[in-house]
Amino acid sequence: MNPLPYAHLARGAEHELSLDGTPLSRIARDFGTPTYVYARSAIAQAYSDLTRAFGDRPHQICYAVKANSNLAILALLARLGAGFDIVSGGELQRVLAAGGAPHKIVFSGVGKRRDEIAAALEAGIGCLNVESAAELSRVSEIAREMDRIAPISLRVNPDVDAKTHPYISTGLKDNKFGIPIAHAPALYRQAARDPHLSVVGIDCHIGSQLTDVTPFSDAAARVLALLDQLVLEGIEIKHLDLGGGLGIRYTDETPPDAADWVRAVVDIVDAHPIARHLPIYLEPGRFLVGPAGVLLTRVEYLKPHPDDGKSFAIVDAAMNDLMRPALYSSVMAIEPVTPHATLPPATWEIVGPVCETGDFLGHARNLALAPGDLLAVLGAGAYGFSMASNYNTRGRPAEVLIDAGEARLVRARETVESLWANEMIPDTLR
Ligand SMILES: Cc1ncc(COP(=O)(O)O)c(C=O)c1O
Ligand SMILES: N[C@@H](CCCC[NH3+])C(=O)O
Repeated sequence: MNPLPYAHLARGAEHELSLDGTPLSRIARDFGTPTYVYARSAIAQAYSDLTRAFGDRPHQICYAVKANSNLAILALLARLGAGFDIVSGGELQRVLAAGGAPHKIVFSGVGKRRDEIAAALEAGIGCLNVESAAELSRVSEIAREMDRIAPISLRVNPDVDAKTHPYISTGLKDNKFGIPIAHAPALYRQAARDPHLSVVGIDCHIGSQLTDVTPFSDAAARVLALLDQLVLEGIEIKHLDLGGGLGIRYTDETPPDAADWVRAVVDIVDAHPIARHLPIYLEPGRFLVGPAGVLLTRVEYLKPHPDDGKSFAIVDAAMNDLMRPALYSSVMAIEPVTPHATLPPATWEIVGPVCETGDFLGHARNLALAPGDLLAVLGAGAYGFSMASNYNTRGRPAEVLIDAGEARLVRARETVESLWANEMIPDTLR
């Protein structure tokens, strides 16, 4: 059996897989499958690892809501003291509904609508991370109309290669994100003169699932060079937001730990005479919630190839429930929940019921499988449910939080009726 990558996963009697002490077979029995299961303790641990690594150094962790926006997860992080990085008016409403503090919210994203900017200002959020000259003008206009002063950072694009999958790299000059760093001083000057804008920070985010600190510190160094220019011009900066992207282990990656990530930026920032007095903001998503979750699924059919082709294990979760493998060719570990003592392993394609050849959760997995078996896809706490869709009119999975040994339903499985609740058949078709 493979070693388990996370401490909150363990095998008990007869090697049965449990999450934070709760057997996953019990979750399947009580809540059905497919179901996302998260360990509260693992999220709290990851959060405290990061904050402890900062020690007394002023900092703010702004959890990237897109990674997992379940209200229970947001409420947990809010209680722990986290701020939030949001990218839509919908995420703003979620954070507020979960009890998040508005002044600890930063709002990123290249396409903020007018109503979203107005709602953010109305709520009193901490900072808008502005991603273009056009957005800066729009924010100023809305603040003027509302008779407010909008707190802003410019999200700069430092042109650093995050060395991750091209679809989740955001800090290269050809990516749509941020303002080319060389153009930032002119826009900062414009913002500093604008009575409806208050410059509060510099922001950057170079990509997701980084597994090396070097691009992270390179980006920090470029942000500090910009800070130097702004200081010379008398523009005051109150925080440095260095984004998220802290990678996790899915199979055999060896990502830095919390202390390494924090050291990589603190060492650079604290060597700077002005920056060392500024709070550092980070926007981790995956790091806080990814390892905490599994997607629990059941084998419906086995379809061994009669000749020498591929053999398929068809499970009840599909690309609509977990799209990372299909979208990024991500390799995520898949573990049997109740392993067989004697059945010999074989090589299986782990696929879902959706009508797409790209519908797979894992290729060529060596597993001993029988119909009805439960499997757990590991590291599924981030960008799992939050990216799920209803393709093939499939209700999205239930979500369960393991909290002090109790399994609590935090999102009910979607019913089919709820999927067409907003649809109507016009009279002409009745
Ligand atoms: C602006 C911004 N901040 C933070 C994040 C969080 O990224 P991650 O989950 O990789 O930490 C993202 C997504 O990559 C993002 O776009
Ligand atoms: N959705 C991506 C991460 C992208 C983050 C968006 N900024 C993933 O699953 O890896």
